[in-house]
Amino acid sequence: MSEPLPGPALVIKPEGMTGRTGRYEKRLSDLDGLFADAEAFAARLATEADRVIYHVDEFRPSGAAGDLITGISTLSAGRVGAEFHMTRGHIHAQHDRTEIYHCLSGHGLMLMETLDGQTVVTELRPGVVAYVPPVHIHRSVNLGDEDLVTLFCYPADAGQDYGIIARSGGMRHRAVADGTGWRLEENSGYVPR
Ligand SMILES: O=P(O)(O)OC[C@H]1O[C@H](O)[C@H](O)[C@@H](O)[C@@H]1O
Ligand SMILES: [Fe+2]
Repeated sequence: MSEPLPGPALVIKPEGMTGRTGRYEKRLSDLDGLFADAEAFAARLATEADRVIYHVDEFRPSGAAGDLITGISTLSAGRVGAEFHMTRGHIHAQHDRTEIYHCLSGHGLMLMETLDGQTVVTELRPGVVAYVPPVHIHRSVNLGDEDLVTLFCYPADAGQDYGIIARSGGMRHRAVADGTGWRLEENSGYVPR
């Protein structure tokens, strides 16, 4: 009789994950140009350039078509001027590749956009699963005052294209504070594609 082989032991909790194959971090200094308020960004940069704004841990068994990348993204709370902390955002290099995000803790938004500029949002609270359909630009936004932690899963051959947002001067909408809440604001620098 053959012995069973041990499968990968991934444990993913709001505090972090075990069994990761990789990690990356984005510091405040990596996010230059993302936020509307350049003065507020410069003021924070002066004292917090090296602060990690978000980090991503992942389990990537391979990059093969049909394989899956699973991981956890942790986005800190805070604002640059009125605008909430967010990830750079991307579209998958293979445009038709999809993704799910399961909110483990915190409060935020999955801010999505179609190529013709239609904004789609899913508000994230613990337990919510956001679905990113094919050909949707997507970024996470932290609307709360604690870390926004999401478990994500997407095809291993998807890839990330960041140029799509850069060429349009950002996404069409920005998530900004509104009293104690939030609202979406038109991005004045947006260039329709
Ligand atoms: O790629 P960014 O916009 O920097 O966002 C960071 C990360 O967010 C998600 O968790 C995705 O699944 C990752 O693949 C992505 O790289
Ligand atoms: Fe993605």
